[in-house]
Amino acid sequence: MDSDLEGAVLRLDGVGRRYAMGGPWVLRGVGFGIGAGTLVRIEGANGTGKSTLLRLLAGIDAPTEGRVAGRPRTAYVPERFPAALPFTAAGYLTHLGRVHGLAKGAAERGAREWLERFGAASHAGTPLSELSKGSSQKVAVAQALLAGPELLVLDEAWTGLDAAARGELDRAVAERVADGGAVVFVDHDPLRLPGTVDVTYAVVGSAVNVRTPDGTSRDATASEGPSVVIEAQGPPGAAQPSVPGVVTAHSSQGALRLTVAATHSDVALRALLTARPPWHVVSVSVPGAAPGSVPAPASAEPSAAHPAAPTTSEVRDR
Ligand SMILES: Nc1ncnc2c1ncn2[C@@H]1O[C@H](COP(=O)(O)OP(=O)(O)OP(=O)(O)O)[C@@H](O)[C@H]1O
Repeated sequence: MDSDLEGAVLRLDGVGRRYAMGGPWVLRGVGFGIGAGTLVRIEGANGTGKSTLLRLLAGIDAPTEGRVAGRPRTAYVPERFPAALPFTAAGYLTHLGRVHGLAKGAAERGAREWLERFGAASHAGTPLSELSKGSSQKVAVAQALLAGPELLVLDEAWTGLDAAARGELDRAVAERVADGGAVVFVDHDPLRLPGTVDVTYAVVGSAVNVRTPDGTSRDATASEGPSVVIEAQGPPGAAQPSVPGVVTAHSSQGALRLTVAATHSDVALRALLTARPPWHVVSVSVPGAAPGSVPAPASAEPSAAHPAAPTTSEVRDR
């Protein structure tokens, strides 16, 4: 096993992803591991990068920077299933079972069993292109489950399933985890799989934070070290820029209060000040320290709050 994995089946290290050179970073500085036998929820507002993160975890996309260590046997249910493939439902599942390394007989048996479990046995001989959306989603889920993956990645996999099939997927996830597999999922229902999730990560800005039980979040990559609080005001209607190293983020009516790891304060300030249009940095402070010593950021090229500043400040930019 890769020594960098530190016991995880897969680990992201300094991972960043953007879709165009010079374009905005969807994810930046992301680092966390996925443990065997754990159920992991990923959450975040629309368009923040949840699917991007899942594709990186599933290995069907590669980071622009950083690395993904480890590649367990992985199966993935995408947000949109490519239903136009030239197979019947059973033919497709058998084919996928073979791709995942099952012998022909085992793949055929698995295909039958999973279609049965999801109440879609009568569609075994139906071409994928003729399946209803719900039946097509059952096939999408079955293809991921049939080879017993070590890492199962589910992007809104419950969407489109009927109640019985949703319950069956809940059971299949519990079986995978009990069997030592890791399952990572995104779902719009905050009550999906209640009480069984081991860890929740929230995509906030371009960072991925650990969501703690009290509902706050802290940077999954940041150490427990010192932090800096940045208050900024956005131009009317501006989207929150991607800011690395965010531990917690609160925004209201264009006002943003970020706690960032002190190690990331320079880069966080730069991200705000060089956003297009730029954000107005209202104050920078070190929690728990006396006012007075954090240097003010310049408006374009910030020297930034000194991460290790022994005292604090409320500093206005100019
Ligand atoms: N293949 C791609 N090419 C270019 N931009 C992309 C691509 N995939 C995603 N994006 C952009 O990356 C950002 C994050 O998208 P992503 O789908 O990962 O977010 P999400 O949190 O899963 O969204 P949703 O909640 O709507 O499913 C969006 O701005 C999106 O437009």
